[in-house]
Amino acid sequence: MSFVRSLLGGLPGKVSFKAASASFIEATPQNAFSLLPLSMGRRFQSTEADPKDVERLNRLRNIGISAHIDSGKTTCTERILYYTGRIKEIHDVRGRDGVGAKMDSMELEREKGITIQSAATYASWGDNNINIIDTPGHVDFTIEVERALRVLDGAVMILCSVAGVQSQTITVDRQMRRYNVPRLSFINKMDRAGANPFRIIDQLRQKLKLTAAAVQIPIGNEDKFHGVVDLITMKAIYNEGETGQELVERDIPAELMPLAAEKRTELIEQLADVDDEIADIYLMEETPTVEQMVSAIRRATISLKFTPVLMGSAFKNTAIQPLLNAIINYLPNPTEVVNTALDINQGEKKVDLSPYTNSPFVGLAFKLEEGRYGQLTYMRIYQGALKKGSFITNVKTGKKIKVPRLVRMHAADMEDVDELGAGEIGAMFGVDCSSGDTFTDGTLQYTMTSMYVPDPVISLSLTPKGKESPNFSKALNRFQKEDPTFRVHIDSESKETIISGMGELHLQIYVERMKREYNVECLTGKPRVAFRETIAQAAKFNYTHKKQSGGSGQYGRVMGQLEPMEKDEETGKDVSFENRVIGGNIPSNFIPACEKGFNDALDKGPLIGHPVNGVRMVLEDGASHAVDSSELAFRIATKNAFHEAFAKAKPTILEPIMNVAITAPIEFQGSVIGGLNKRKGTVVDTEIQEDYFNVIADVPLNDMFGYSTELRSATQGKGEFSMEYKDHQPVQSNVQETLIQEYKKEQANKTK
Ligand SMILES: Nc1nc2c(ncn2[C@@H]2O[C@H](COP(=O)(O)OP(=O)(O)OP(=O)(O)O)[C@@H](O)[C@H]2O)c(=O)[nH]1
Repeated sequence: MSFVRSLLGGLPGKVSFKAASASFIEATPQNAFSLLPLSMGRRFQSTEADPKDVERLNRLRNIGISAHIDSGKTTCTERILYYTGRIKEIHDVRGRDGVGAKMDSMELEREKGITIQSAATYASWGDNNINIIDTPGHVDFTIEVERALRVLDGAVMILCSVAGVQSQTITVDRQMRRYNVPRLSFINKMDRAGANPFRIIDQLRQKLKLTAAAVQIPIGNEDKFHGVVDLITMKAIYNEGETGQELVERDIPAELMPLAAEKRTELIEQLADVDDEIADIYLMEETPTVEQMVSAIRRATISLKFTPVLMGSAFKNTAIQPLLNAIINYLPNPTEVVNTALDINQGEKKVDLSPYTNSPFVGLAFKLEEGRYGQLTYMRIYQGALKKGSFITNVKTGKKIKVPRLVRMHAADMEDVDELGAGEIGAMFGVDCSSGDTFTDGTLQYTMTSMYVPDPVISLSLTPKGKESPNFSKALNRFQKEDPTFRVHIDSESKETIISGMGELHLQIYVERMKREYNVECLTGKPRVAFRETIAQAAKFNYTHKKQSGGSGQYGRVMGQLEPMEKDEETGKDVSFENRVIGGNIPSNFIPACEKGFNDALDKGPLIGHPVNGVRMVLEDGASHAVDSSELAFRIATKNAFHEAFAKAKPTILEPIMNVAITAPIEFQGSVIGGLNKRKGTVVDTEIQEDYFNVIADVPLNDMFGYSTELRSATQGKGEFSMEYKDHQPVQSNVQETLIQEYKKEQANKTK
């Protein structure tokens, strides 16, 4: 059965093709897809794989949808769910009907109209199954995007037809590269005034250095946007019916023919650059067939050399079904992606995982969530099958557990299943673990390589209002397990609970969740920037801790060097303690105490009490006393030696620098740039688009407080900005002095 015919047979009630579209069935990319050999591009050829399993995997896609905030990810996902029949009605984000989009199931998400947690869902399109993860666009929730990309095989990168490549698009691009995720680009909001897909494609090429080309062109623009021309089949596709459920194919309007021909040639040229078969055809001055083009786009997309660009308007229900076809046609199935694990039994050797169900089970718990019915653990099954009632082993803890209940997620709803095969994404109930844990059937000691976790940039103190409640620490434990970018520690002096994370909104959401989900209202301190302390040069230490106050005394002497240390890219570590003492001048049983002293010193830097990074402490020599030396004496000696050397090693305060992207009407450019200068910003890039301008600048986070209010008043409320963490850099010397003085004053007040 041809793919399209099976697609038509399997379509849910709401979506239908008009009779007039018979020719559509004969000449579409999907049809061409059905002509492709099923094994095309498959990386694993397993003679033992069950043909039924291979067939199922060929028809499975695990995709993520990511983009800059407000580009329309949730709205697109909502339309996908509607057209695939998973939901019966469309509810818009912040919709007037008060229901809210299906994917934004958290009460807070509906209120704020943003996506906080990524939701998993699956949908069927024809004979194909698609697992979709909707991810948040706000930079504060970056970890959610990282997690989704880690476990997905392909992605749709959504861009706004007016704003184009924005700061968060750049972050998402980086993440997709980090995890080698093939992607489609979808230019949404084609109904907006100023929409220009070709300008956005230029930005993809210039700013993201992608080989990108349109596989469609728009029919009409802005409020006259009615459909798209498919440049592969050279047919015009329109959405008709109240909710765009009817897809109608017609000839290309005559006035669009020249543009369609030009853009088709551009597509072939771009493909020829990255695909040998198309290059040969192009050099012979022949025209590739529909099948050749679809195969080439698929090959080039999966091998990360190309991104096909589609366009539409989710809000106006236009051109979403062609996006679904493209997901099937161009994004890889689980057998076309190589996933690796580390085999602990072979000294953490990298091993390729088999993507089939008849291999031993390996799965990754990539997300935890406290649901209505208890803890929910999201799992990507990399090989083998996960069965209800079966036993699986947590490789990290060695704990064997029984899978009590297994579900497939559909936003907040779920469907019970008995088994999930290789390549699937689902969730288990009642399994205690941390996010990022690997599970196997017990016969394998595999662990999946870990996820990139960015450092926190902001912190605040948190105190429960009223009576002490065990829920306070319960909630904090829960949030930390769910989210590795959310950290909690107790200030060793003030004994206050300090939470830190990726931004004010990130922390605010947890404070709010504490109240709503755990019934604990909290007072919060002023948000503080997560400064760090480090050194710029090496310095020696030679410190003796000696106390003689009746009874047994304390004696410990340590000598060595404190030196700057670069971050180790593999381990992410940028602090270390090295013992090079020979000859037993410090007895070896006291060395661990010295290391403890070093760690004590790292917690609270000598300058302003922030953590110390980028230092290596090398212990070279020392002395001990037969009676008076103790672990405590060496611990104190090392901590004090650290302070002594730190003061001589050009101590420096580092602050988080944010990459800030601002868009506003052109008449406000002067005042916006002036404002950035006042906040010690460095402008990196500016761009003018008709009556709007974009500016990208690096600004210290410490100078960004209150910026949204300032921007609003400087642009009569018409300016928008977003920011993401770039790195930590040394503060200016006068700022360093001020921060040190403020800290000293604070400390003096505390002791009064
Ligand atoms: N004009 C127009 N507006 C759209 C379109 N798609 C989405 N929107 C609107 O854009 C806003 C943001 O849409 P969302 O779907 O919430 O975007 P998102 O990317 O999921 O947002 P976050 O999750 O907060 O990052 C909403 O007001 C939508 O109604 C579109 O195609 N055209």
